[in-house]
Amino acid sequence: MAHDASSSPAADLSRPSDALHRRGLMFILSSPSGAGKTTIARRLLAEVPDIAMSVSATTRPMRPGEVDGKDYHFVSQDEFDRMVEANEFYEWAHVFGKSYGTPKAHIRTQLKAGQDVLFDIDWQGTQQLYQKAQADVVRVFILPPSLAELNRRLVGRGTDSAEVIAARMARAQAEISHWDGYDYVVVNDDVETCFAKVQQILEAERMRRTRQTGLIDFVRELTRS
Ligand SMILES: Nc1ncnc2c1ncn2[C@@H]1O[C@H](COP(=O)(O)OP(=O)(O)OP(=O)(O)O)[C@@H](O)[C@H]1O
Ligand SMILES: Nc1nc2c(ncn2[C@@H]2O[C@H](COP(=O)(O)O)[C@@H](O)[C@H]2O)c(=O)[nH]1
Repeated sequence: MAHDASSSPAADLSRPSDALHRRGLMFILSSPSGAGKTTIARRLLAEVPDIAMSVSATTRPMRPGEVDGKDYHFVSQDEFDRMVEANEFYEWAHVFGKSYGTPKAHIRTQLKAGQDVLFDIDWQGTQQLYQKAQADVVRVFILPPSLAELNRRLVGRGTDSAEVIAARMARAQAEISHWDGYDYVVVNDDVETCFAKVQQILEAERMRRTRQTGLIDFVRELTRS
């Protein structure tokens, strides 16, 4: 689906925020488990305006500290299968032996209203969203500085059993092999630096000409003699 700059009839050009109205984007963060995408996502949500999290559904158990409906919609496998059958997902995939999916609800409305939507999904989901909405999608892959550090982070997080951590470490290299399917790649050595880089990517992508739907009117008014 291609989106180009188009006129917005209701725009009040004396107000720059109206004139520069833009379409929202789908901002995807992926990484091997434990590299830090949830940490970066939480910072973006806390510090950057006009971005909302896409809350996935999953069949995996809730971790300590997670909140149903905020971190995930925690559902049974039967409920997940029903949602697949009812075509309620934008994309879904099996990850680490569990089911994960992005519910469709509200996303299109948010994008039209100029609200960005943040996705913490794996490479399979990223490919599906890119195939469906290429022009709206920005793909960012987060790399750990090393596999030893990745393991330290998974252990240090203290939310998963040794067995779960071993399974995620065993998948890490396969996950990393998808780095070249992304628009941007950032190494998360230091949280502050990584967050700043991801925020810069988001701000630059917001300025893309094709996303600024009010530009034609704005420039026409600007150059009227
Ligand atoms: N740059 C960093 N330096 C040190 N620790 C970090 C860094 N970034 C994140 N962490 C820590 O590493 C752990 C894993 O981070 P996080 O949960 O954000 O990873 P994730 O990629 O979302 O993992 P998952 O895919 O399993 O949900 C957390 O305890 C987090 O505080
Ligand atoms: N394709 C999708 N992948 C998803 C979705 N929600 C999360 N994920 C990815 O799953 C793994 C594991 O997540 P965790 O919270 O159990 O550690 C991670 O790579 C997430 O990005 C989704 O809706 N679709």
